[in-house]
Amino acid sequence: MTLTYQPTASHFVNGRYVEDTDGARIDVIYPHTGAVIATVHAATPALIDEALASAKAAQVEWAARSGTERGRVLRYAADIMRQRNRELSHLETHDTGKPLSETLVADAASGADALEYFGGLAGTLTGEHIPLSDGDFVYTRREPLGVCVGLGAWNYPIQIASWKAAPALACGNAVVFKPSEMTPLSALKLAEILMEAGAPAGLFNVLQGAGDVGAALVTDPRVAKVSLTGSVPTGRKVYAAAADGIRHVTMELGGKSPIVVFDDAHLENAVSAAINGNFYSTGQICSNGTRVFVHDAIYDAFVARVAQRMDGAVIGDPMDEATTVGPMVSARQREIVAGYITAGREEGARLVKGGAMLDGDGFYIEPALFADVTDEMRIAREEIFGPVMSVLRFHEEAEVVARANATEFGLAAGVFTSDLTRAHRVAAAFEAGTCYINAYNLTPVEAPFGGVKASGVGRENSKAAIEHYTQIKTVYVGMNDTEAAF
Ligand SMILES: NC(=O)c1ccc[n+]([C@@H]2O[C@H](COP(=O)([O-])OP(=O)(O)OC[C@H]3O[C@@H](n4cnc5c(N)ncnc54)[C@H](O)[C@@H]3O)[C@@H](O)[C@H]2O)c1
Repeated sequence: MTLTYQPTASHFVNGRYVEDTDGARIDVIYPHTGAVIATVHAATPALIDEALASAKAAQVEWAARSGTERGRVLRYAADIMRQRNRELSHLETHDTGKPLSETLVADAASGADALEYFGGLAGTLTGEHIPLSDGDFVYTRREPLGVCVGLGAWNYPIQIASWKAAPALACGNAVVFKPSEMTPLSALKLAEILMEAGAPAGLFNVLQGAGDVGAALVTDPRVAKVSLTGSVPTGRKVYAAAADGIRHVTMELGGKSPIVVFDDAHLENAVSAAINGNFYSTGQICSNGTRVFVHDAIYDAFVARVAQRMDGAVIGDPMDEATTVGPMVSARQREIVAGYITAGREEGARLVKGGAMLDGDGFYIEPALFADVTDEMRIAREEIFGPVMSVLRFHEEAEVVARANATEFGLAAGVFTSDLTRAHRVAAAFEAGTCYINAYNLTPVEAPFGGVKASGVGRENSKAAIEHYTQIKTVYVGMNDTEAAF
């Protein structure tokens, strides 16, 4: 593989590509081959300073434009992104290893949805008028926060960058985005696209680097808000660092979500949802339903059907559009997953199918199906972030709801049943930010997305995101003489 995916430079600051090779070298590895396909460098303190300064300046000009004008830029960026979807999908597949059959529909396409949706909302953002006694009144101004820092995970690089940039920019903020050091490439393309669409230089900057660069951004006094997509341990650190400066935060963190399948469920739909919710993106999805609770009466049939359907998985070259399961993002992530598969077997779960590492240079591992999993096993308690489905047995509703909720996480939860009232009762009882009835893992931009408990704070997407990228200013208008006691 030649350096086809080598970007013009490592960073995008103040409207242009910039390089500083003094920063630590980061090799970009194609998970299919293990080959280095690009090299970038971590941002130096001087570049961090330049990015924040340029964002601060651009934000003032940007916020002075009307919402409709801002929205026009975002909607144009959405169009450009859609036009370049194939090229961006190739890049994302090389950066992450995810099959092209997925990246063509779920990555830049979802980013374009966010730009279009928030572009449309931008002109509708308003304050309110509150009448008071004797003609006094209050009006509120919905104002941007200022400079927002985005920190990305490696599983959906351009989607995460877009889900943060679109609402932030629609509301009149500027952004400095740091992608995961594992997947640095596609955020640079978003920056290019936004500039081409008419965003001012400095409005959206991309800096490369690992946690130390992220930490430097989070603690800078020029930063008003931090939005992280990442693991719970990182979330704890970033939340604490942001708290020191009383900064706004959105935390999109990890999960260990349940899918509950009752005996009256449409079995084939539930099996499909469990397959999608465990093996899509080679299992590297935060909201995956990795604890599949299946009612006693259909347990064996469910496990047998999942195993049978797994024979249809096409594992291999992610650039082949027939492929449905690609490699893991890195050798390290595959080791972590293999370690959990060993732990599952040692703790007494039954490995029904898969779980073997595949020979060759790529980071391949077969999707794994475990049955007879019990609640205390590590594979049922910890986020694996890989293609490992655990199927647990249950007998009745109250018991399964309690077990589904017995976790520190609370990102998503799903229920499959044909009993209408039970479906809504269980959804109401789930301790999770996003619940599904007879569906799973769909994240349209129109719907709020985010977690409760350790899975996070705040919401992305939908009108709810506006609350997290604006603040309300109250203006009291006195229409009468001012009285004083003396
Ligand atoms: N809830 C969601 O929307 C969502 C979506 C995707 C992934 N995730 C979660 O992300 C995790 C996988 O991604 P990951 O391994 O890249 O996560 P991670 O927590 O290791 O890293 C996330 C980002 O934080 C940065 N970072 C690390 N330490 C930092 C620090 N001290 N200060 C500032 N920044 C720091 C990293 O460089 C990276 O850009 C999983 O737990 C997954 O569930 C959540």
